[in-house]
Amino acid sequence: MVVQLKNVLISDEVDPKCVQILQSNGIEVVQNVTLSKEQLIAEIPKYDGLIVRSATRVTADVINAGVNLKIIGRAGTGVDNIDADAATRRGIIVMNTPGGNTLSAAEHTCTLLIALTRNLGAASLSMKEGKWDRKKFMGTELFGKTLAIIGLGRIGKEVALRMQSFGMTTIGFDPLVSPAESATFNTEWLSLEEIWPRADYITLHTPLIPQTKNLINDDVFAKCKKGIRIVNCARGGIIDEDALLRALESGQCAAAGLDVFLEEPPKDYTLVKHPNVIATPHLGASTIEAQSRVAEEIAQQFVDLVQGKCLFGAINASALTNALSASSQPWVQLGEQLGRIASLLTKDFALKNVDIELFGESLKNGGSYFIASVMVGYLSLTPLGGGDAASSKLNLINAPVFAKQSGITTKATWKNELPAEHVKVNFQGAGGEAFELQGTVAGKNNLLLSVQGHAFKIPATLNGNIVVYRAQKAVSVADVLTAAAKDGVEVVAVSASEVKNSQGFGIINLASPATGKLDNLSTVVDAHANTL
Ligand SMILES: NC(=O)c1ccc[n+]([C@@H]2O[C@H](COP(=O)([O-])OP(=O)(O)OC[C@H]3O[C@@H](n4cnc5c(N)ncnc54)[C@H](O)[C@@H]3O)[C@@H](O)[C@H]2O)c1
Ligand SMILES: O=C(O)[C@H](O)COP(=O)(O)O
Repeated sequence: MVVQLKNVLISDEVDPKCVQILQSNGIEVVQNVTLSKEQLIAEIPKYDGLIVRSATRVTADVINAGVNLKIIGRAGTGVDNIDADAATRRGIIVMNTPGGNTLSAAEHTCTLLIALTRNLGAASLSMKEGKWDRKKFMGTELFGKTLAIIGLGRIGKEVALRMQSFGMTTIGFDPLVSPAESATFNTEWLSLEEIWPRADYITLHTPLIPQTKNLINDDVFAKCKKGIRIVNCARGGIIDEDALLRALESGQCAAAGLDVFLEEPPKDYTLVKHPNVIATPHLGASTIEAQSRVAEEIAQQFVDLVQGKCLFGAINASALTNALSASSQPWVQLGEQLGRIASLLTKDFALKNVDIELFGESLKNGGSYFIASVMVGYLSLTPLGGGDAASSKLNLINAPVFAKQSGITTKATWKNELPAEHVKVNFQGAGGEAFELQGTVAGKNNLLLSVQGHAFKIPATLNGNIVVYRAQKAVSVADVLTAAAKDGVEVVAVSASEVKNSQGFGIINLASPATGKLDNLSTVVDAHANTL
């Protein structure tokens, strides 16, 4: 899948390096950070790409208005402001810059942990009011205390390493990080239930997802030591803000450091104004270094994608990962062509399963894109996908989603067997029907090797305009040419498979697309025209 980007809209404050890199690679850029949602919806149809930080809400209505959108880039980590499902259905790539602001966010978390243990915010405010109150702001040492880290990913790990230098014991939980991996950065992996009563401090470093929404709630505060201190530099909504306020008021929670909020900016400042809260307006990634890095990274990731060099940072386009290289392109096309042929010749059955076998070293990593390309071809000729597939531009990103939605299961297996470099695709119907195609690539040519086990003596070329047919008997080339001439189509080549059990298949290559009906050809064979 080649991604062409003529222009990009940047709708948030992003370091100027982003604009420079895009422009120097021939991509037009408009930066407008003042757009209301309605203005963004009105503007977005003009653009191929969109770059945001966390301020722009890229909702489904923005995405659906972006009729030319091919890619949405997040100059930062969290993508919860982008409706990635809506983008995937539209075949739009969503990418972020994982890691670009990790160190800044980790440092900001440590800053908040230190600040809240020594009442820095309140003490500083009091001095600005002309007071010298040394008694009121008695603090606690971090040394010897236990810090619980919820989410042991990039930022969680960096926070652990930094806070250990203060003599803190770090414990943590992450469903995707093993106890052994966690031990490599001296953090004891524990279940959440084990963590709550042991922690003196809690810091949150997960994404905001259904499993983490209100993860810290009244029940959790009740299980913690009295005087627990908590920092949230991840996402608003991971702490139930009402529960936090109750815990602060009862003294169950001694202090909270908050960089992120359920609503940004918050409408209600009660929590922020609590004397034991230190709050910053989502500044975790706001450093010169992090902003420079994420701006450069997102722009370079766009450029690398357009140049077909690599795909990095995409969160919804696994099929594209190995599909960009020049050597993969003909196989992507072949998959699409085989999908279309199957769609044309299996109109009588409801597709349930597609089983793909890939042979040869060059197809070792081809499974995900080959499945996707077969589904692009198949679905493009069907009304499947609840109308979505028909109304969206099908591509390698959204075709697997529509297939799944239509109840079609898919599987690809790589086999290190001879003959090498070919594919076998088995389409299975709900009624137990089976339809098998085999194909290969030779240079720039996509070739059909067999249909239903009926081999082509000379592989049929699938490039360009073709008619694919099924015949109940051997058909002479002369009959095909005569019928095609009567239908007004110019034939370039005819390839017929062997005929077995009164059935054979063929490909007729045409000089130009068959625009009219193929009535005469259809008296000779069961013919279906297609431009592949
Ligand atoms: N305040 C800021 O400005 C700022 C800056 C950067 C990142 N962030 C946010 O910080 C968070 C972490 O970022 P990161 O780069 O470390 O991400 P990451 O993907 O490297 O790590 C997140 C970790 O959370 C884990 N996780 C998922 N569900 C979990 C659950 N239910 N319980 C415990 N752990 C769970 C994941 O397995 C993963 O290891 C994200 O929400 C990101 O948006 C905020
Ligand atoms: O997820 C992130 O990258 C941070 O929350 C930073 O957000 P920002 O780019 O809006 O500062």
